[in-house]
Amino acid sequence: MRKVTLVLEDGTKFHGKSFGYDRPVAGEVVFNTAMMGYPESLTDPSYAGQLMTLTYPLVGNYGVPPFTVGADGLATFMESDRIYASAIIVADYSEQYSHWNGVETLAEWLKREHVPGITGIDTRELTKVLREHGVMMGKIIFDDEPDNIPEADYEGVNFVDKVSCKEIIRYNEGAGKKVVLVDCGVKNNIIRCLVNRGVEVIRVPWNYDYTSMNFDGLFLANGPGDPDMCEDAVNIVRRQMSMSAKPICGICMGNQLLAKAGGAQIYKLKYGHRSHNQPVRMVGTNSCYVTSQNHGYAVDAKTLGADWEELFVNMNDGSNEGIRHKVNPWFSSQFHPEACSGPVDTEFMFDKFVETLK
Ligand SMILES: NC(=O)CC[C@H](N)C(=O)O
Repeated sequence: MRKVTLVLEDGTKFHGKSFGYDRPVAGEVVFNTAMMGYPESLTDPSYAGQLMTLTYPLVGNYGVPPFTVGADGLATFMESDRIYASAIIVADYSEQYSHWNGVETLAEWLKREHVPGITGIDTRELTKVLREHGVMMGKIIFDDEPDNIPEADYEGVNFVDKVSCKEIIRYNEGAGKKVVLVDCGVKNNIIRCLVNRGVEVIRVPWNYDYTSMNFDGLFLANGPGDPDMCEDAVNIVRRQMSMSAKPICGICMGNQLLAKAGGAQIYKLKYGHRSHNQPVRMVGTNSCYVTSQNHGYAVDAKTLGADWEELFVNMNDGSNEGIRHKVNPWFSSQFHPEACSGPVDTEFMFDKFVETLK
């Protein structure tokens, strides 16, 4: 195992060892406090451009599931067809694994996909630094190699364009109600949750103009990076809203794009929400849900247009967790009702959306 140093933008250094693919890398350093779910998180396209730190200390002990493909054409156990995070940072990598579904070690997978992984890092201390300072750019460099990689950019990069599909993909063709799914970097379980509810899914590139297509509802998916890079998608949503009151639902980046289409502004959170236990409250009720999240930006609820209202708020920091239109069936969540990984308590969001199609 080669020695590595993680160097943060402010000069803070953490020393560890490489267990993944040996390659220096730069990106935005973020932390996730979930206790499991590394196969799902690594393959979540929303982590593109980021070095993912896990605070749970033991990682790798349940191995990696196989890349089998189900009848729906999607990877059965993964959220996309490859790793999108730029690297994984852990405290204590376990080469030994045991799980009914494990077929290889995390190190084998990372090496095959050319993704760096580092261990021996005090990830809880690193997380304290990120919480104090806010997320920072960082680099993983090899101690026996000169630092020859450029700084990376995160803000101002259109990551959605890098990860979105390039042409239309259909699922469950002929099933009945048709849903256009705007692929900003969609997780497989969003598609599964729609397909399992008996609708046809027409997955389109993030900047595709679907307004003249024949469909019953619009779904805006999750995706990486700064939502302000996705003006093209926002303009198309706005045009769709001006043309008809067809149902619209959004998740995470989808919440941000819907809010922007409704006139609201987005800001960057100090260190984001990435975990399985983010508490949210449904506005106007005492119903609270434990949710799975992965985002760095948030909707500034004060800037929502008069036709919109908050649907959910985060009980830790009061930030927006969802919006809805006061008249039309247009609503979205900042959290992930599809989970994968994490609690599935909010899957009712998909039920509500499919009900509104009828
Ligand atoms: N998971 C997502 O869709 C993330 C949305 C956006 N990239 C953010 O970080 O806020």
